[in-house]
Amino acid sequence: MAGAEWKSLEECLEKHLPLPDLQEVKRVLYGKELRSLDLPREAFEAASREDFELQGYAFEAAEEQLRRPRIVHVGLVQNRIPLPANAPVAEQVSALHRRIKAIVEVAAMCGVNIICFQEAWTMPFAFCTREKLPWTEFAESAEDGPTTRFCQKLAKNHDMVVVSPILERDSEHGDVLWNTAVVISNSGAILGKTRKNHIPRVGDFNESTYYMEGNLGHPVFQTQFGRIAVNICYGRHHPLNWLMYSINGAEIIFNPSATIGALSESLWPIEARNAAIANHCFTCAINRVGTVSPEVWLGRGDFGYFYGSSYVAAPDSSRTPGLSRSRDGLLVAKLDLNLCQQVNDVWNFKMTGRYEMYARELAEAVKSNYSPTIVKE
Ligand SMILES: NC(=O)NCCC(=O)O
Repeated sequence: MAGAEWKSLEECLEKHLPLPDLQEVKRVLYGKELRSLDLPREAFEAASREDFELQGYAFEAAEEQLRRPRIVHVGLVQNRIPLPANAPVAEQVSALHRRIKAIVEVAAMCGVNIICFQEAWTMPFAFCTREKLPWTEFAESAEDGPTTRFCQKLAKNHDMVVVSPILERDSEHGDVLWNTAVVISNSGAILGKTRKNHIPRVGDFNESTYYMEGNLGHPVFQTQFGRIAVNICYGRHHPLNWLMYSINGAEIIFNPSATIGALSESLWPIEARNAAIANHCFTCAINRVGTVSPEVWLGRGDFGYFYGSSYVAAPDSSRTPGLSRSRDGLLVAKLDLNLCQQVNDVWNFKMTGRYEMYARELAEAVKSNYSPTIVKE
């Protein structure tokens, strides 16, 4: 399984395919071609100084007579952990805060309105270990922990909505841990939080050792720039999880993740893209980069490689190329949210979906005495 040396699917296709083939392959794998965004030169200079990749794309919608375009710029951040995982906890968190601050400053230069970081962004990925200390020490209050306070400052300074996925410790309710995304308004106020609904039970992703299945349902946050939701990592394998955010009105669903090549790289380009198509919304898939630190994994063999490749997908099946598999990066996408309704009016999945029938059948199917409807000869 490729590690950092294999840079990206896009680079490989461009290197090896003759132009006419490349165009057809891209049409199928990426949908309608997107325009590159004209991002400021200073932003590229700063990204190069800070050693992270910067890419930008624009999704366009048709002009309408009665509605103005509803333009929003989203930013997706993927990164490695800057310090070894055996550095003191507070130093690791501070180093991550510094790294993210530098990336957010570039996002601000690019006019980003809503930014989302990767799953559990303030810590090394340690949920594979089952060991508690020091990993549970990275858990913080969603309401007034140091990371939420840090993000509130970023949000206010840059007039930017910040989606901050953290390991949450809920001290008011028995010190329970959750995998949570805090949503901070561009005013700096906390809009609310949402919790990871589905916990992996696959390979070494032993995450149920650490936190509980989310109990907050499928909240959607009305921001100044549009209605957003956060479907954290493993939730992307569950079509009904995406559906519920969409039913609650989400126009953009972020999917902050931590996943590795052998397990999911062939699923990655499909799942968030399919969710955007099926739900007439934009989806933003974010994955961290790098290996699980040796200090975390303690010689237990090859855990796998976090392959980055963050991307944005649109309801009309178009999508951006992925960020690199190996570098920190910021992906900026300009969305016209009018596209959601325009595609809805063409394909009508919300109209043709038989939700009442599914609800009735699902209500039966979850009963312990349910017997599946199988018609036999
Ligand atoms: N963090 C997490 O839920 N990872 C599980 C692996 C996957 O969903 O690809």
